[in-house]
Amino acid sequence: MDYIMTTEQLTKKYKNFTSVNNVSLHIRKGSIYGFLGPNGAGKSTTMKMLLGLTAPTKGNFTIDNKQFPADRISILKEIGSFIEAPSFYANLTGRENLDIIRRILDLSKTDVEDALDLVGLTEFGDRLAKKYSLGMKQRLGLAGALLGRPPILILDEPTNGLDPSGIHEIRNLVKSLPSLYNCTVLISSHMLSEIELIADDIGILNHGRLLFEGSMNDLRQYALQSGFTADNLEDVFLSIVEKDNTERKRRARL
Ligand SMILES: Nc1ncnc2c1ncn2[C@@H]1O[C@H](COP(=O)(O)OP(=O)(O)OP(=O)(O)O)[C@@H](O)[C@H]1O
Repeated sequence: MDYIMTTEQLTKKYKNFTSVNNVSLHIRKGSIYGFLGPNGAGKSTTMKMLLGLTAPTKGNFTIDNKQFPADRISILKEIGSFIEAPSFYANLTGRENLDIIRRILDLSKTDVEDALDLVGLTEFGDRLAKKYSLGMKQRLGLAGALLGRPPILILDEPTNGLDPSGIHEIRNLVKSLPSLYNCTVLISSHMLSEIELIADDIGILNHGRLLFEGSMNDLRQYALQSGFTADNLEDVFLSIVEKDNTERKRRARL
């Protein structure tokens, strides 16, 4: 299998609390990988480790045949990211905000126009960021991630706080990206309904542990074998998490 990103027993501990626990991910080149888990599961922490924003306590990862930590800088050059709510200079336009990132990344001016175009913000590029709606701010954040068309995108809950039509819009945009320019997307969410429409593969995280990894079809198969219907995967997700929580409580009592 042609994986562009793999992690091996990636672990993050804060004092005696384990936020990410021996997570081994396998992300296929050109795929959309949905990273799913309830609040506090460890999705952001995992993504921050992949972006070099926090150091793993244990484990390592490989991105495009480059190994962390030795190739840290060249890994970062290949990743566009959207982590938490991106912040912008409110009194600068969308275009000016992107231009600041563009200069830091040493890209060309045309990359700003390309990114605005990819997210459908070209006609609003000269509007001040503070006048953007929430959906437009999220799109501007995505445009920042897309500057220079990086081969890998790491998107942490890019639909957070959006209304249903905003969610639909961002979902369609993300879904179109691998075919638009051949990138790979790792996208997190706490809602399966958001992920199942766009992801090829899925990893389910709970309390820092990876409980399931496979294709959406694997998950449908798993659903049928476990007595669920294949068209109600949200229930399967919740039951996988619930089962793990019950097991954790049982172990804690022993
Ligand atoms: N700097 C930190 N110090 C201590 N604990 C932390 C720190 N950062 C994260 N955690 C804890 O690690 C766990 C995982 O947090 P994380 O933000 O990765 O989860 P998440 O799956 O992204 O959740 P959400 O969907 O709510 O963003 C949480 O219990 C969180 O409180």
